[in-house]
Amino acid sequence: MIRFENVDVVYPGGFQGLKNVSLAVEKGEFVVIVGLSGAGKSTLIRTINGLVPYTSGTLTVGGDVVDAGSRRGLRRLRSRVGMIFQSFNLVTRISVLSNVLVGRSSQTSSWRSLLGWYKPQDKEIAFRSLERVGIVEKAYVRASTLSGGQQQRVAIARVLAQDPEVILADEPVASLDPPTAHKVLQDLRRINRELGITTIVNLHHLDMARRYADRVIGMRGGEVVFDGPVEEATDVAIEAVYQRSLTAEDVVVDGSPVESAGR
Ligand SMILES: Nc1ncnc2c1ncn2[C@@H]1O[C@H](COP(=O)(O)OP(=O)(O)OP(=O)(O)O)[C@@H](O)[C@H]1O
Repeated sequence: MIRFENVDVVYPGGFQGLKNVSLAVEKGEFVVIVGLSGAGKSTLIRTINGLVPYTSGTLTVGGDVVDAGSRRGLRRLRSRVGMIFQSFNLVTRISVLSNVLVGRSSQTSSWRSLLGWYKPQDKEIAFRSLERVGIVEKAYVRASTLSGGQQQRVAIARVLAQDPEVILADEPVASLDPPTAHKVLQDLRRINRELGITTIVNLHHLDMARRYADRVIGMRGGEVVFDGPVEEATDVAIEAVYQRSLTAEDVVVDGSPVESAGR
């Protein structure tokens, strides 16, 4: 589904954000990227939907070469690749439903999107997406009135409404308290399993990474320095990624019991 071949990212100031990254993510995988701050996790995720242009190598999504210079190519790519951010990125002064309908805009003519005239089937898809994340009863509520966890669920519903092949989530739970963070990750994991959507998530906390990932990618200094099944992401392996001993802060988020991820 996603293939990096010797991909480099050099930022305009000359800083090298990715160094010779080669990896493949297969359809339906749930991959978590870990690494210290500045390791290149966001850069890696953002090259996949063309938010950060890569400067050499080849990157393909579903067989198509990612070309951040092609507006048409980017539009097509972004209709297939949904993105979830730490800060939710909702339009908070409009309703939850209107936010989710934004996910339909790539399939809707621009005048309809502009006027908010969505087809009944688009509304149906939006409601179904809200049902999947368990907040359909909030459809007509202003997004600003929701809690952080609920807002992130709306952001997930918006991505689902676009019917993506890939979901990228850049620190999706960093602004949430630990129990809410687990609920949002459980949603992402369940959706991955139910719909087979390839999912790549950046996470800070190791226990969350280990609880939800099928596969862990470890980054340091713009390079992939660990790539393996979650069972191999032991403390020793992650200490090698971080190049220091693990601290309680790296591992433990909270002591409260959480529902099993069902793996
Ligand atoms: N637009 C930019 N221009 C120049 N350098 C950048 C730019 N964006 C990121 N960088 C640099 O690239 C490196 C990797 O950043 P990135 O955001 O990918 O790291 P990260 O692992 O996601 O970190 P964090 O967990 O703190 O978000 C950092 O040193 C950062 O300062």
